[in-house]
Amino acid sequence: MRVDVISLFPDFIAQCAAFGVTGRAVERGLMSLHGWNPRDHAQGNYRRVDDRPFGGGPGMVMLIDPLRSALSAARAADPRPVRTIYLSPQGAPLTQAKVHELAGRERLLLLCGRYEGIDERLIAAEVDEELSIGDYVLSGGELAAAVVVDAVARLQEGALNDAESAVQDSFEDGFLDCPHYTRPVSHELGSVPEVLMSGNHGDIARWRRQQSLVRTMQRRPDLFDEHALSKSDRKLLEQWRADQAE
Ligand SMILES: Nc1nonc1C(=O)NCC1CCCCC1
Repeated sequence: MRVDVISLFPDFIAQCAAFGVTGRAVERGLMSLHGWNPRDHAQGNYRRVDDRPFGGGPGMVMLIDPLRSALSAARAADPRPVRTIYLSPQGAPLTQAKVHELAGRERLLLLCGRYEGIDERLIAAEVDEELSIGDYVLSGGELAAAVVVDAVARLQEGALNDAESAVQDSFEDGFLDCPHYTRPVSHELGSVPEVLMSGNHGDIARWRRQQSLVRTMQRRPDLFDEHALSKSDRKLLEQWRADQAE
């Protein structure tokens, strides 16, 4: 997969992706990252990339043409079809389902805004979809782009080793992850749940599923309500409720 990033700080994403799974995905040639700085496409002595907002108000707005020229250069760098994504709080929420969809593409073009944002005419003309990583405002789209790169990289075939890919990630099946424990068995902070020491893989799987269900029900009722529970899931929850009542 090729990922092009339009940013005033093009090295930002490369640095974020230089470690761990994303670094390995790049090393293994599973993903390539290319940064494009709109300032390199800005005209005039001052190479302006922003200007004051029409209608007044604080801050600056990123100009159309430097961004448009950088987008055009990035698209022309590879013949394959590309999806252009603008990261902003105004976008659709990024979900694991969306990450899976993006991970299956040959190319992504991530547009990172700064200041108060970018001229709306550029979004309308050049952006395929706007995505948000959460309901808060960052100082720029680069961290959000790094999140997309990380989430997509780990889904590239060969990015995760066997142990990692065995991990049942949160949200992969729409439920939160179960708790995890490692040595020592006993610690001043508490002991490891006995079922995990039982060697009974069926019991362990049921306990982990029950924990995922309960955590999701307690912490993210919005997610929990999205899913019709299987018969076995309902039984696990009933058992948990009965245990709580004891
Ligand atoms: N939240 C977010 N999800 O994706 N991006 C986000 C963000 O907060 N981005 C910063 C803003 C800052 C002004 C310009 C446009 C981007």
